[in-house]
Amino acid sequence: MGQQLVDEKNIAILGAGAVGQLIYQQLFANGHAPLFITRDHEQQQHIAFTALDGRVTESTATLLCNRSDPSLFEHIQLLIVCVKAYQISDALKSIIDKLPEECHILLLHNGMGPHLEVAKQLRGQGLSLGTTSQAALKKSRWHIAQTGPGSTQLGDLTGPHLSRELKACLLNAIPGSQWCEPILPSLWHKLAINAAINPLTAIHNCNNGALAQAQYRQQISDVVSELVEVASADGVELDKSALINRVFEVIELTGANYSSMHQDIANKRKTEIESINGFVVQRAQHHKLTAKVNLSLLEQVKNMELDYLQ
Ligand SMILES: NC(=O)C1=CN([C@@H]2O[C@H](COP(=O)(O)OP(=O)(O)OC[C@H]3O[C@@H](n4cnc5c(N)ncnc54)[C@H](OP(=O)(O)O)[C@@H]3O)[C@@H](O)[C@H]2O)C=CC1
Ligand SMILES: CC(C)(CO)C(=O)C(=O)O
Repeated sequence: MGQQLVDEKNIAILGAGAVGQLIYQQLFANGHAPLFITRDHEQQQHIAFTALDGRVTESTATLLCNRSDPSLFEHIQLLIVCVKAYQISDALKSIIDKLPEECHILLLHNGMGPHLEVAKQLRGQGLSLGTTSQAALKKSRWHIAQTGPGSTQLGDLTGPHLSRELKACLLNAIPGSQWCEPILPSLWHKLAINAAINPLTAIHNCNNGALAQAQYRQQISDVVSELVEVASADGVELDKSALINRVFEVIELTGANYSSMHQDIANKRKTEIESINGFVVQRAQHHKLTAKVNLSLLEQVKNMELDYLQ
């Protein structure tokens, strides 16, 4: 039976895809009713969710179009941005002028970099960043299934901090979530995992588990070593051998999975390579360092994209 709640917390989710709908469902299960901000709809939408235990629940969500009247945005206190890394800047540009100054913005995506651009777009709003290893899949436009549990790290980056009330609301709703201060080391940590696994699985057309073979060991170690050096120049110290071990642990734990980048290439979609290995290369250039192995993976994946993207 569909249900609808009135949410006095005024949380909105920009990006009603797999992760956006997963976070919606987790907040909804905790008594909140976030709005979805979409490009082309303003309506009530019937949505369905298959949980990890296979149980299906249904509810009715409210959609707000990004072109709607500014008055409809003025009560939003927290905007959770769940679009792909390369969609963030445009997605936010379309609504930033309508958001109240006290609205807090949380970016939740793979890769790094968009926060540097977003920080310039803000008009006094606080900015937080997050990363999640929970997994979700779209079964259809408005039906998602959670396909894996995972942990979620969130934390303030710039401007006013997220209020205690909204922080508690997120941490209570998202299983395995924690507030991290500072947040950037957690993002670099996840970036290392994605920088090592995602492009190699896309280039060699294999699942994550295949990267446990000896032939990939040196390249994986080089990707992580370069990233650790660049992170250090950016002021974030990471433990290189612990990180390399963690990459191989994730390869083992997610062995049967095909990485998101492998799936993007297989389905002829734009990948997030620019915000993964591309970010390492960009920060290396900024610090006058070299990141040859990351650069080579970036170029190979961009060449693969060229086959189908104009
Ligand atoms: N899926 C997963 O299991 C996981 C994903 N992630 C990361 O989370 C991020 C989001 O991934 P995911 O949810 O899978 O991606 P999806 O493509 O499923 O969702 C993105 C959504 O954002 C919408 N969108 C894009 N641009 C705009 C815009 N300008 N205004 C409004 N809506 C917009 C898209 O709409 P449309 O479809 O119309 O383009 C789509 O519904 C990525 O960085 C991904 O790597 C992290 C962990 C797990
Ligand atoms: C951890 C990993 C590599 C799991 O597949 C992932 O996050 C992705 O595919 O983007």
